[in-house]
Amino acid sequence: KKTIEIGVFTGYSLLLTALTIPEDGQITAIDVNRETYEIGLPIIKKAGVDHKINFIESEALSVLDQLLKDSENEGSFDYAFVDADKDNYCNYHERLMKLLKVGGIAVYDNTLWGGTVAVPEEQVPDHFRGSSRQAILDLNRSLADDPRVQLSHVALGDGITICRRIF
Ligand SMILES: C[S@@+](CC[C@H](N)C(=O)[O-])C[C@H]1O[C@@H](n2cnc3c(N)ncnc32)[C@H](O)[C@@H]1O
Repeated sequence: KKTIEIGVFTGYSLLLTALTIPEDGQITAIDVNRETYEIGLPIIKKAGVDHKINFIESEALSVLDQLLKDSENEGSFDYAFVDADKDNYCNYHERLMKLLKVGGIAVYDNTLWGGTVAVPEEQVPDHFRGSSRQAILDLNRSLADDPRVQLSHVALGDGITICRRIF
């Protein structure tokens, strides 16, 4: 019912969440670029779910830190979908572990990184190398070691990791 979307672009996943949550559900949707959100907004309005969305044009990390300044937000979110700058995924996860309620779900997109997370370093094509791949490798390792979550890795699209906060 109370959700966060980090990385909106034109709102494809945002629309899916908005259609799925209850009529009085709320999504805090964050992206550094409002223009792309506005491209998809007519479709979101046509679907009759725009009233569920609070779009914030900003770097996501500062919004999460701002939310955490209000203790009422701690442990209050049911769901988060993360699909933005990979370099910050571990930072987002630390904030989300405080914002999500126990039993809440965080979903991280692109955790297979084109399959290259399971390929020896020397066989990774040049265009998959770089800080984003390293950030996904770091995230996958730290999630596997994180006692606060139960994990399911789904080999769908570019890989999604579903984490349930268990304490
Ligand atoms: C892959 S797209 C998101 C796609 C979207 N989830 C969908 O279903 O179409 C990534 C988005 O993350 C946004 N982004 C990148 N870095 C960000 C940051 N630091 N804070 C917030 N948004 C960011 C980009 O502007 C871009 O729109």
